[in-house]
Amino acid sequence: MTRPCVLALGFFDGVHIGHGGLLRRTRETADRLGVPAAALTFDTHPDTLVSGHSVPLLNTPEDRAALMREYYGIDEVLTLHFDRETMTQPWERFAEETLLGRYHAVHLVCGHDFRFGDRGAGNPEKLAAFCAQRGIGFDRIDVIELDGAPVSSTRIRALLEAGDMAEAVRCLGHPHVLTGPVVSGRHLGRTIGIPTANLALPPQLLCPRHGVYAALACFDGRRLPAVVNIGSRPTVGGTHVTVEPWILDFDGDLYSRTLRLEFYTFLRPERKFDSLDELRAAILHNAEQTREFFRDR
Ligand SMILES: Cc1cc2nc3c(=O)[nH]c(=O)nc-3n(C[C@H](O)[C@H](O)[C@H](O)COP(=O)(O)O)c2cc1C
Ligand SMILES: Nc1ncnc2c1ncn2[C@@H]1O[C@H](COP(=O)(O)OP(=O)(O)OP(=O)(O)O)[C@@H](O)[C@H]1O
Repeated sequence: MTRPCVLALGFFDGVHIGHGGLLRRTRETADRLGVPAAALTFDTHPDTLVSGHSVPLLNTPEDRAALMREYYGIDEVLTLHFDRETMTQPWERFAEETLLGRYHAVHLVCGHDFRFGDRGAGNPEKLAAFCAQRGIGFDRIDVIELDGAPVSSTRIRALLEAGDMAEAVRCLGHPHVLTGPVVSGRHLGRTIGIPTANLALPPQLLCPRHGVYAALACFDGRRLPAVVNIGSRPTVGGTHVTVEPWILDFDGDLYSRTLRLEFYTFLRPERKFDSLDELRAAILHNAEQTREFFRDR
C-alpha cells in the first residue's frame, strides 16, 4: 500500500457476517476520508505457528480477497507473510512499522477479541491508546452473534465438517466458495450419462463432510446449478478425495479451466452403492433436488 488507507485487522477466513460488521465500517470510514479501504490478512494462519497445528482453512487467499472485494467493497487486500519473526514481534513495533510505516494506515478497525504481537500482548484497548497518541483513527467493532453465540471461522469450520452447509451459509452471509482448476478424472461419469468436472481441492483447505451438495458453478460469467459430490467414491473404488460437480444444463469441456463452486446445502452423505445403476438413480434424484432448490432463487 503506497497511499494512506483505512485498514481492517484480522485473518478473515471465510469472510463471515462477523467480519462483515468490521469490513462495512472500514468501507464507510474510507469513503468519509476519501482513501482506499484495505484489509490485512496473512499467507499462513497465525495459529498454525502459535499452536503448531495446521488450521484447515475455509478459503484460499485468492478467494478470501475476492469475497472481501465482492461483498464488502474492500479495495485492497494486503497479504502479509506470517513467520516466527512476525509472531514474536512486540505489538508496538508491528503497529508502528507495519500498520503505520509500511501500509500507511490512517485509521484502524479491529474486532472485540483481536490479539496480535508477541504472545498476543496487543489488544483493542492498547491499540486504541496507541492510535490516540498518534492522531490515528480507531474503531473496535462489537461482537456479532447468531442464535446467541459469536460467529467465528472456527464455528463455521465445525459446521462444514458436520455437513451443516445451510447453517454455515447463514453464518457466512453468502455461499461457501471453493475455486480451483478442473483436473482430469477417470471419465467414468460420461459412461453413466453423468459428466463431471473434477476440482482439485487446494491442500491447505478444509474438506467439508463427504457427501452431495447443491451448488452453483461459476465460469465465463455464467452461474449454473450443479450437484456436487465431495468424497472418495467408494462405489467405483476411488482412492483419493475429489470435488466433483455435475453442472446441470451444460455440455462442454472445462479441463484446465478455473471453476468457482458456491455451496448452498447438503443433500445426503456419500455412500457405497451395490451397483452403478443405483448410484446413477441416486445422482439423478439429487440433480432434481438441486433444480428444485434453485428454482425460485
Ligand atoms: C452428484 C454426485 C453424487 C455422487 N455420489 C456418490 C456416492 O454416494 N458414492 C460414490 O461412490 N460415488 C459417488 N459419486 C461419484 C461417482 O462415482 C463418480 O462421479 C463417477 O464414478 C465418475 O468418476 P470420474 O470423474 O473419475 O470418471 C457421485 C458423483 C456425483 C456427481
Ligand atoms: N462475530 C464477530 N463479530 C465482530 N467481529 C468479529 C467477529 N468475528 C471476528 N471478528 C473480528 O474480525 C477480525 C478478523 O477475525 P479473525 O478472522 O481473526 O477471527 P475469527 O473469525 O473469530 O476466527 P477464529 O474462529 O479463528 O477466532 C478480528 O478483528 C476479529 O476480532
